[in-house]
Amino acid sequence: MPQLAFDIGFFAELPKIQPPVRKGVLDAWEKFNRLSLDQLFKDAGLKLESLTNPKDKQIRTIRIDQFWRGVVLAPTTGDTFVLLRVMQHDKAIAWARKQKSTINTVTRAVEIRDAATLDEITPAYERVAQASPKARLFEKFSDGDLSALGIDAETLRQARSLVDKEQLEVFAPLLPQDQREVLQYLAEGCTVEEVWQDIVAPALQAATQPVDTQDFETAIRHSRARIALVTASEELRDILEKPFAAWRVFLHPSQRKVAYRASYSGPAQVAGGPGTGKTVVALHRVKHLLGHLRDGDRILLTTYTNALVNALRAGLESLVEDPELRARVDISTVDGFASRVVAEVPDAVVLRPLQYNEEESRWAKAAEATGFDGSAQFLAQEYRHVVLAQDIRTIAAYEAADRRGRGSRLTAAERPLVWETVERFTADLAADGARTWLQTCAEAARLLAEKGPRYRHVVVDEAQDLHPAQWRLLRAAAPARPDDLFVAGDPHQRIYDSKVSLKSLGIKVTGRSVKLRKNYRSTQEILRWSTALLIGRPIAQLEDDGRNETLLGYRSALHGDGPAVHSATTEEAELDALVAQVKAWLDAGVGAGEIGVSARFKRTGSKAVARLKDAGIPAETLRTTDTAKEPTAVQVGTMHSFKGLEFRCVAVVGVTGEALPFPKAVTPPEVDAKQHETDLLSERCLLFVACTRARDSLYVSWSGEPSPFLREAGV
Ligand SMILES: Nc1ncnc2c1ncn2[C@@H]1O[C@H](COP(=O)(O)OP(=O)(O)OP(=O)(O)O)[C@@H](O)[C@H]1O
Repeated sequence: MPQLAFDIGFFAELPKIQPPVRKGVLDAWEKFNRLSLDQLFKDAGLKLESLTNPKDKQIRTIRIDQFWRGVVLAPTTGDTFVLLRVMQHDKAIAWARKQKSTINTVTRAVEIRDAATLDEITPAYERVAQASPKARLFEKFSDGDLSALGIDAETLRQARSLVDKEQLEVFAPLLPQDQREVLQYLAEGCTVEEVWQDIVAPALQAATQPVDTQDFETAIRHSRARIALVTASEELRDILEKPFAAWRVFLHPSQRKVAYRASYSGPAQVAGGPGTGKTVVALHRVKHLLGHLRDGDRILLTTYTNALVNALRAGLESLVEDPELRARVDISTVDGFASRVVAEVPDAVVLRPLQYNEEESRWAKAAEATGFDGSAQFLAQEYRHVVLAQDIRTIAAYEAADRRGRGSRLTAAERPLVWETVERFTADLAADGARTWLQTCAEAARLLAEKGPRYRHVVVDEAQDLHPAQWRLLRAAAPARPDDLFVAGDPHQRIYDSKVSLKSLGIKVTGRSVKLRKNYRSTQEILRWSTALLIGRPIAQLEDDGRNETLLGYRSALHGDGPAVHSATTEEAELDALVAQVKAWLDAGVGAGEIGVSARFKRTGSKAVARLKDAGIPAETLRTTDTAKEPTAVQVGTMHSFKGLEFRCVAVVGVTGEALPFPKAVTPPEVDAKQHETDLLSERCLLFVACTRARDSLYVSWSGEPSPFLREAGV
């Protein structure tokens, strides 16, 4: 029976297509389902017409309505057709004539290229390359290596005509999709092996036969990253009517491979720079696990902040339709989960969670009581990074504790007094009916270790910021079995003081760790600019802090303007400029709720809200609840609170020398030299996180002296 499948290119254009035209698409789809092949080709309304002078006879057009045409891949064999684009009549015909469809002999997927334009421009580039003193872009790769990665003879000729990445960018939108990706990653500096491992291998289909380059029917089924087969009209109606979320349907092969792998023999990890779809993969993994859950089993989906919990909840709702199935997933912050565990103890005394800013004064008080003359900051860090991290409960254990990684000196003779001060601090807290969040996590981990696990699977997002006590809790939450932990995180976005190594916690992901490289959120221009903030800074891996992470090959297929930067003389002038920028975005048709304003401090954010409101622009402090409704006001928040979120347009304000790095957030080198470096890096990463929240537009401003991070990045 014939059917009409849908190409990702059609979905990308969907927001621009009006409802009556969408209805026409639905009608066409139904016709393909209803009619025989013979009837389809004869149908006068559909007009499944071949073109005059096409590059490919398999590309035809169909009539959607009086003015609109669909461009369809109509293979000469099989009965599956693919709707590639819906365009106005003349444009559709012109575009359709130029395209050519082929089957990639390595990935076995269908590829579409703009063959006419490529044929036209390649000779000119060849001439320029011959006259150029520059080496060819792909010189160091042999024809054999390129062919093994799926580059065919035509693309090879085109690739060989290029001398730099800018030229590749001109060719990229015209090239066959899988081959385009291979060339882009090689051009970014990835090795043949890396490209094979990360890009090609995930797309491979299990097949014993050599590929049949005429069998489009099979190749369409091998093209799940780009072609969707829709089986029910409700499903299609749903896609056409709701704002289309491509991530629900089209996963990159590297994403699909991680998310839908039948089973992992132990904990698994997905890493990758901002916007590479780690959260998307985590959600799809939950969907996969739900499909295999036994009676009574449950899943914990957890992350760092409440705003992210809401985003995960909304994401799961759109991915998993069945509410009963969704009800088998608990979505909460790690701290929230810990609170639930400790509250379940019979006769549990409710303890107030201590706010982070209360902690230091309490340490000072405890030190005064015991006569410890070191700083409160030292004590707070010793407690966090040694005592709680290693779950130390006795003086003997503390005296024997490994302090590697700490940059402050402490003699054996000094340890008893530090321990006495720790005991004083915890006793005073208990007497006041309070407890730090990390204490709650540590306590919950102990309880679970005694009582046994709660969940069959635990899926963790934003894993880079979790403290060892939180990891112990998550480790204890699920039995050590295949598929117990699935961890998504990016060490470049470590903005809280938790430099953890999964290896040191006994969570081994070696051989079950995958890195995503393609950014789906921001434009390449925004990425390049933001990534410069981190260049040359060693960032420890999440898996093993003895090794460093890289952003090699990290890239976006999207293009737009580079970030705008604005230097103001005073804070007032900077706020005026912010209002002007937000107005410009609104005038360009961006919704107020699609704009985010981020600052290092809450007080800067409050001023921005007030100033925007004075100018008649709806603005509010970032909402952490009720994500069911899309915001209709500009969202303003601290850089920390922007973690994991995204906006069409982002303004990062107050990026001054005094704010980034914020001196109070950076331990003085004389207290702890290593901590000093870690804190500085967190501040740098914080700016990186804020900037990488932007999809289309990024604006960065300061008054007076700009942050040295900007200067060092060449701004
Ligand atoms: N395969 C895909 N197709 C289309 N869009 C995608 C795909 N994967 C991810 N996206 C989109 O890219 C954006 C970033 O995805 P996501 O938030 O999962 O990335 P992330 O790696 O978790 O980011 P961060 O680490 O910065 O929080 C989202 O808008 C998401 O919908």
